[in-house]
Amino acid sequence: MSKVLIVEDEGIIRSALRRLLERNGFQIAEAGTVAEARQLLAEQPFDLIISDLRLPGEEGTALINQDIPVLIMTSYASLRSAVDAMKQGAVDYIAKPFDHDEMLSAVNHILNQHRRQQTPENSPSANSEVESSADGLQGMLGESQAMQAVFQQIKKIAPFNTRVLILGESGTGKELVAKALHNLSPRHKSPIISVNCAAIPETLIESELFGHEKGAFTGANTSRNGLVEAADGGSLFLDEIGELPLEAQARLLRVLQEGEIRRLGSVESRKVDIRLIAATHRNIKTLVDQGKFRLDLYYRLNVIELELPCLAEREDDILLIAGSLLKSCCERLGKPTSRFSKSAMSALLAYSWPGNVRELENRVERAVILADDTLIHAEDLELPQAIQQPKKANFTTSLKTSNNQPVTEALEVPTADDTSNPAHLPLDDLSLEDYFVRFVEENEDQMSETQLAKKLGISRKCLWERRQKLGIPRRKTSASR
Ligand SMILES: Nc1ncnc2c1ncn2[C@@H]1O[C@H](COP(=O)(O)OP(=O)(O)OP(=O)(O)O)[C@@H](O)[C@H]1O
Repeated sequence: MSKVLIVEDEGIIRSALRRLLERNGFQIAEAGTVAEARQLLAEQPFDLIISDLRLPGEEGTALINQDIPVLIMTSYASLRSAVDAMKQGAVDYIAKPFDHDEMLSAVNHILNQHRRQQTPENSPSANSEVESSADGLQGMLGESQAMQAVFQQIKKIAPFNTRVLILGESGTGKELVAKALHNLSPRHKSPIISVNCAAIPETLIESELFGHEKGAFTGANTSRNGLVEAADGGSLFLDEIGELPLEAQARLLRVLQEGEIRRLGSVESRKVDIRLIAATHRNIKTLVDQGKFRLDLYYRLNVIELELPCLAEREDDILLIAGSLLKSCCERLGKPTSRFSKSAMSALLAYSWPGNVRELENRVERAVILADDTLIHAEDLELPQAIQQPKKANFTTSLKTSNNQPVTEALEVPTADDTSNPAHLPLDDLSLEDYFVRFVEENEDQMSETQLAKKLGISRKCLWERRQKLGIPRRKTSASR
């Protein structure tokens, strides 16, 4: 079972994080300051430290060392310091408020990677002992033709400074691809700065990215550099670039055209040398047609386009990845090595995986925790019947986006006998956004965010992002979490 040390001075956040991680099989110790953390570290071994950046006394970065990976938590206001933390050797940072899935995904990813680095001979294997074919690619697995082609492309593209636009549904591995492109490039010794454009409030995004001078806007009490400058010499990964507001797009375009950055409120420009990698799960050409994304920026970004296939399209990889996840999950949770039964394997192959690899990770982990013995059965995976392929096909053909484009995204349709389905919803006439808004509004008081996300067949992170985008933030009174 992996041991995690949480270093956070705010009791509420600390205990919420403790509960989340304990529920997911981690063993937890807590500290409120760096000094307390050092004491615990001297007494017992840990696999991971999750530390707030700003703590009373020394900052969380004081805990960064060679042996134990450190995940830094930070608020948006101190994102730049988090970037500095990365430069000092933190393995990753996560912005508060974070989503549960996001935190678990970051923790699992760091632990899996660290474990692989410690024991490189232990490459992941499925029941059938299939070996990873993707060395040097951030632990990405894939034997399917489609993923082999992606790996070849990454290796070809990585050494050059070329901009890359990564496309693919949520959870298909876009961030892993971006990191692999950076790590296999001559820039690998400099940091890769990852920014989720959908998660930073619209009012802050320009100053976060481009920095600002003192007095540039109300509240700008000091001048600050932005994340683009922080990525100087390395790579800048702009995730969910489709959500970037138009003003920020114009500024980004200037950076790409001129190789220079001008902070908000400044008349001076500075040279920056970044490699830009962008990603989106949206159809960016549609955004261009709708006037939401600049065509000139699209052309600048899209020097090379890399499209990741969704998991359901790469059947060959489902069992391979599931097997690898099962093995690492059992190791992490300190459980005896488990195997999938035949029924579980058939169920894994039959399911449509709307949340892609991230969903597979979550379901395998839950199954390992809940299974009664070392054989994982189909029931342990709790795959919703309603999202099996045939029903999904019916629904997706009846949905349209707000500009009448066919929807390619898979959503679970609550069935007719499902009490949570508002019976009066004329599904055929609703756009995807309308459907989403109405379903959330009519059910959020009775359902937790996790239940809502499950019903909609999307991740909690995706639910959160769509709530922001569609202007329906979570109500304080809703049955949250
Ligand atoms: N081919 C793969 N092999 C092993 N693990 C993978 C693979 N692809 C994705 N994963 C894992 O799935 C999870 C989701 O991957 P990632 O965050 O890169 O997806 P994404 O497309 O960027 O998602 P989003 O658009 O929601 O940010 C991560 O924990 C990652 O380690």
